[in-house]
Amino acid sequence: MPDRDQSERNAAVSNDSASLTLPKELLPAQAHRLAKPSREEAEEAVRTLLRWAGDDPDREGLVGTPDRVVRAYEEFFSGYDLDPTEILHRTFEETDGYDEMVLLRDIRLESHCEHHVVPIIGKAHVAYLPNRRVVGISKLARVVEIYARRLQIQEKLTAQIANTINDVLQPKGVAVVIEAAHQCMTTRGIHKPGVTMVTSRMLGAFRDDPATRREFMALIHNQHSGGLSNV
Ligand SMILES: Nc1nc2c(ncn2[C@@H]2O[C@H](COP(=O)(O)OP(=O)(O)OP(=O)(O)O)[C@@H](O)[C@H]2O)c(=O)[nH]1
Ligand SMILES: [Zn+2]
Repeated sequence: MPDRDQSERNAAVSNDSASLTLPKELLPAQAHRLAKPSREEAEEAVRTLLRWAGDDPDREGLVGTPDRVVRAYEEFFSGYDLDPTEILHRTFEETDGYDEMVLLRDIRLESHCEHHVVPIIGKAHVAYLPNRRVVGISKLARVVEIYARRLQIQEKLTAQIANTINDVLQPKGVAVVIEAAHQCMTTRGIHKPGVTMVTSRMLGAFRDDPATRREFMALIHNQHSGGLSNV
């Protein structure tokens, strides 16, 4: 972040997002940080929502709730402060020529829908075909987590995970499948529990070679550990 004092920052950022004038060199995440309201403002917004729900934010049981909700938001949306490309930079080359598919199956996914800010709960399956270098497998799950901890639609989440792995590792191919239940469809609105949304993004060999794609699909459905009934 450029070295700017608070008064300059205030001058550059007004509460009206239409009139934001942020320096061009800032990354989107940095621009978000500059425009971020104070913790007190965030807690006041929660109090307003509690009153909107019809309750009294000053009653005993709710006095601590704005603080708790703000802390929960910090956890749910911690992905804005993290750079998923950095996670993938540490790779290993001593693989004795391993060049088959690497698949991380059934990665628990917890995100929030950008339309209703309610949970999206499901699983991600992430595979890539190494090009000499491999990455620590936990890093694939970390990339999923960083993008999931932002407001999302499932299509964008799927594409962001695949594109990042592809751009940084430059493997022979990347495949990402996400299966998830959207609580905006299960607990409100159309109320359809049990409905799962499935999205996929295939790049490189997974897109061009039907056999590679079939192998991936067979692997993620083989011994598939049962359903999303617990979401
Ligand atoms: N494509 C896509 N749609 C989503 C996702 N998450 C939620 N939605 C949908 O986004 C849409 C928003 O529609 P709107 O009509 O603007 O909102 P709404 O009046 O609350 O709609 P209902 O949910 O039908 O009550 C809904 O159809 C949601 O089901 C997602 O990840 N991808
Ligand atoms: Zn929604």
